[in-house]
Order: sequence, then C-alpha cells, then structure tokens
Amino acid sequence: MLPTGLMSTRVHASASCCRTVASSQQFTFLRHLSTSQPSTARLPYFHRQLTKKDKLPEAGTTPNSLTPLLTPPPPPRPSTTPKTSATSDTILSKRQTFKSITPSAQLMHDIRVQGLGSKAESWSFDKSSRGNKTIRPWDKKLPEEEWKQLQKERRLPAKQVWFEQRTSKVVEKEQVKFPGMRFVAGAASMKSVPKEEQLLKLVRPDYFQDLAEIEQLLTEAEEGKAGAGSADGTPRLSMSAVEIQNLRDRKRAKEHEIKDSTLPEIAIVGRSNVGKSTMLNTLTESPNTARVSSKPGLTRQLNFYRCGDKFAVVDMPGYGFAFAKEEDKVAWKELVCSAFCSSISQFGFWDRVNKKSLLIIIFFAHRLVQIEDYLGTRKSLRRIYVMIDARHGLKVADKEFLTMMGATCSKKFQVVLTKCDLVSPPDLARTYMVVQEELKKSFKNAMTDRILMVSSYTGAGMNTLRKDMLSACKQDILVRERERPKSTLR
Ligand SMILES: Nc1nc2c(ncn2[C@@H]2O[C@H](COP(=O)(O)OP(=O)(O)OP(=O)(O)O)[C@@H](O)[C@H]2O)c(=O)[nH]1
Ligand SMILES: [Mg+2]
Repeated sequence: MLPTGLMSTRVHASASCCRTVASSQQFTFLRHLSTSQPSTARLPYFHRQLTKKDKLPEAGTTPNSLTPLLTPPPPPRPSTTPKTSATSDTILSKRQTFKSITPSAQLMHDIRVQGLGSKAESWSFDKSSRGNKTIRPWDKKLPEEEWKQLQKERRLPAKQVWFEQRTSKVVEKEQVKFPGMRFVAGAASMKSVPKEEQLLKLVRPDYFQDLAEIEQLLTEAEEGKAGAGSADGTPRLSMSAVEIQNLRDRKRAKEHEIKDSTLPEIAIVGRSNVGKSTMLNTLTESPNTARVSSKPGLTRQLNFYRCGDKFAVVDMPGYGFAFAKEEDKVAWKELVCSAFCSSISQFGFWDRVNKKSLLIIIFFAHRLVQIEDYLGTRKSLRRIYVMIDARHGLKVADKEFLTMMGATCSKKFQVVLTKCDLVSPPDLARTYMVVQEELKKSFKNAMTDRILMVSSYTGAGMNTLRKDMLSACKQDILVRERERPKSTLR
C-alpha cells in the first residue's frame, strides 16, 4: 500500500539558503517560490520605472516640454545592479524545485517492490554464454520457500493477486483472452475503427441480434426489396411509410436499451497518447484488444469492452491538443471563443482559419462533447480512471479536463500514472507527491489516498490496478495468486 499523505519534504532552496524540512503546506508554498516573489525581486528594473512614473511632481517644479532638453540626462543605470545573491538564488527553476523534493522512504520502497521506474528491471544478472541477461523476479520460477522468504524480507509485494484463470485456450475470434474472464470484444472487429453499431455490439452482443434483424428489414424496405430474403421465397409486399417509421422507432428504442446498460462500467480517460489503449492490452494480456499507435488520436470513439457478465471497460478517445502545432492551437482557441460569441458567417471564419484547423477543432470538440456526455449521464459508471503521463505530471490540458469533469460529473476519479518505465524511481516518487498535492488542493472528486502507477511495457503495477477495478465494481473474483503479469509488448 502506498502512503496516504504527503510525506515531509526537504527543499533545498539554494546552496546558500537554508535547508528546510517542509510540511505539506510549506512544500506547496516553496514549490511556487519563484512565482511568489515580490515584483521588485523578480523585475527590479521595471519596478523602478513604474514607481518613478507614479511619483507626483515635486512642489515648485512645473512640467515643461523643454525640461527634458535642459535637465542633464539621467545617470546611466549602473550596469552592475546590486543583485542580491539571496534574490537570484531563491528563484529556483521548476526543474530544480522538482529535484529538491525528497521522496519518502515508504514511497520509494513501494515503487521498488512493484518493479516500477526505469531502473527497476535490473534486479539480478545471469552470466550466460550470450552475455549478461537481466533476470527479473517474475521471470524465474521461484521455489515456494524462496518466494516466501522474499516476501518476508519485503522485497516482493505481500500478496500478488490475479484473476481466476478459467481457460487457457487459444483466443478465438469473438473472445479476447482476459485472465479469468471472457472478454467479448472481438479482436477481429477491433482491427479497424469500429462504427457505432459495432461498438454497441461490443456492449451487449445478445441484444444486438434483434437490432440486426430490424436493420436488415429496414435496408430491404428502403431499397424496395422487402420480401426478397423471406424464408419461403415468396415475395412480400413492400412496406408502407408508416411501417418503415415504426421500424425506425423500434431501432432507436433498441439502441437506447443497449446504451442504458446496467452492467457496471469503468471509464479510462486521459490525454491523447498517454497510453490508455496499451494499458487495456496489458490488462487483458492481449495485444489485439485495442488498437495502439505512437501517433496521438487513434482511438476516436468510446470503445466498450465487456468482461463477461461482470463489468465493462470503456476506452475513451484522448483529450487535449498535446501534440498539435502551435498555430493550430491558436486557431482552435480563436475559433472556439468566437464561435461562442457569434455565428460563423458573421465573422467570416472560412477566410481566417484554414479548413484543416476547422475540421480538427470540430473533431476535438466532438470528442469532448462525447466524453462529457458519457461521464455526466452514464448511470452504470462506477469509476473513472484518469491516466496521467508519469514523465509530465498534471498538464494544463489535464487540469482543464478535470475541472470540466468536476462541473458535469459527481463521480469519483482515480488517477493512474502511466509509462512508469520511462521515469527513474526517485522522479516517479516526486511526480507522485506533486500530483497528489495538486489533486488535494484543487479537485474534490479525486481519490487522493493513493495514486496508482503502472507500466504497460513491464506490466508493473497492473495487479494493483486490476484489484482496484474489481473493487470499484464490487467483484470478488480474485482467487488465484500469480506472479507478475507478462508484458504484451515485445
Ligand atoms: N514506454 C512506454 N510506452 C508506452 C506505455 N504505454 C503506452 N506506450 C506508448 O505510447 C504510445 C501511445 O499509446 P496508446 O495506447 O495508443 O495511447 P492512447 O492514450 O490510447 O492514445 P489515443 O488513442 O490517441 O487517445 C504508443 O506508442 C505506446 O507504445 C508504457 O507503459 N511505457
Ligand atoms: Mg487509444
């Protein structure tokens, strides 16, 4: 278990300044030390200029246009402004401040034990004929005694849990392997971005049969070929407009029924490219569950993955313009602001913003509406997992999204730090503490007792995440202990 509160933090303000062991509140203050300095300290020159302007003319001196010519030029500003060493030293860069945080021993221990962090893989070496090979504890089959001994020494998690494995059969078309449960999302259907109907199919395949029949009838009716597919081969009369309308209504009702599923759901949200889909693949131990790309924006719809009759995981499209070009960002912002103020035609947007930008903004706006709609209205939603890149912590896009989510949705959310294999353990611990502090300060719906950390590449932290997901859905199907999961990425 990870520590609940923020541990005491030592901040090295500077080489000359004092070393402070700060409490959580002090830590927050000191972290923003550079911005909380008085303006004189940060901008001495401009401050002087401003105070000069504000000064009233002295008594007896009248303002004269010639005065500047007659009065001797002001003495040149001393080039060596008495920069107080304390001032320059106390202005810490963001990076310095970050590095000055001392992670707690407990947090470091948890990170090491879970195998998180970039150096976590080098546990031991095996000198073979091919050279040195890194052996991780979960690579070798440890004898029971040795395993227990390691657990005693707290070098391994006290309890490693796994889903019950019901079948070890090769994955079939319609069943993606999920340890212990049948995953109904079809690996084949996920190869291309599925249409809405296909997504619905992923939620409730049995419901979908009826819908398919209705759709078939509708297409036939619309094409004027009703009866062509009747069982006895006798042609039927073509449908009237009222009958077609009835069919449409039935279709809509069916879709609603599917959409308002009562199956507990877990939503995975996060910035584009943060690793949501990859995490789902590692969770399911199948590289084909969701499509993954190094380019942001691959997942474009809400993808429902049903986990037997237990719960469903919803992989969401990413938010944020993390990888957009600067000019595109400006164009989007401009467009969004102005679109709220007035109609497009009035402002002549087509002339000012290129069409590509417009399409992109519509694309992102549509996504946000989609996500917001889902999170705000879905009754069966049990928990939201917000993915944050462990290398960057909370970014502006994340904060904006969480604020928006706080306004529309009262559900609790759990933050998960992803890509933990790319960060060194101390930096990971620091990010953990900074994110936890920020969440405590600004987001009341955040679950701040602990933040989960995972790496989809090494599989580290996945068991904890699985446990958390199951407890969110009130499932108690954790029965079998197992070693660390294998990574799905080669
Ligand atoms: N090193 C490392 N890379 C990762 C990890 N997880 C994902 N990636 C990489 O990050 C990139 C993006 O992964 P995706 O899973 O497609 O990201 P996403 O959040 O689903 O992106 P969108 O669908 O665009 O919202 C891929 O190139 C992955 O290989 C991880 O744990 N470690
Ligand atoms: Mg994705």
